[in-house]
Amino acid sequence: MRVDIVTIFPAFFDVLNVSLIGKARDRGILNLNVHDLREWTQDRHHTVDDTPYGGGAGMVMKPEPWGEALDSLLSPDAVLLVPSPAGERFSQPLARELAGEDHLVFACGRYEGIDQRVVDHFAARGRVRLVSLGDYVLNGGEVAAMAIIEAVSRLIPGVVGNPMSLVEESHEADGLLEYPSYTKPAVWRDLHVPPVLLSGNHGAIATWRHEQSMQRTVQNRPDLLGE
Ligand SMILES: Nc1cc(-c2ccc3ccn(Cc4ccccc4)c3c2)n[nH]1
Repeated sequence: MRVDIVTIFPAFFDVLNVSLIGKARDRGILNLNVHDLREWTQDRHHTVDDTPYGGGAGMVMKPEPWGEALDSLLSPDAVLLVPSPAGERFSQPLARELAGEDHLVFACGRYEGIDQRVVDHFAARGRVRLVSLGDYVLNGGEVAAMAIIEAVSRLIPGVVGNPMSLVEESHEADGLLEYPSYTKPAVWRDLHVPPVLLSGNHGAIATWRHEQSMQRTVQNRPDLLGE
């Protein structure tokens, strides 16, 4: 998979050189490229924003630099992802859908967002998805892009060592939250690991884990049960 990220804060994505994503890049599984939007400005001040038509607080990102940048980066089969508070809610199903794509391009806005004509122009020529990370307000699209990249890339074969670890996760197999996990020592600060986990009885362990998942889901995310 090729991933292109356009941002006015390219250094923000330096973290993608470490951990599993860094290794996937080194192994050529992930072709990830970060671009500074200001490369596509024409003025000496590298201007990317201006005042909003219709008035209002803040600044809006100018369409011209975005048009030039996306013209040069988008391929016919690319999906343009635009993090936005007004977007569709990002989810594990959407992560799985995007993991099947060959080319993702992220347009990370700042200020009050990107001139709407940029989305309109490219939506008329290809696939564009406005994506929200959740019902809270960020200062720009970079954090959302990072979360989406991590959620998507870990679903790509070869990125995560043990594919089985992807199956039992929250929001995956049965739509329930993940059960609690424990490791050595068996006793820590007088707290014991649930005995069933030490029993070697795999049927009882599976039952206990499902019950824990159900309890957690009822307690923390009843919406996942349609309640
Ligand atoms: N889930 C989610 C996504 C965002 C997001 C994404 C991209 C941008 C670009 C500029 N801003 C700042 C902004 C705040 C409020 C209203 C308009 C713009 C962004 C916020 N916030 N929350």
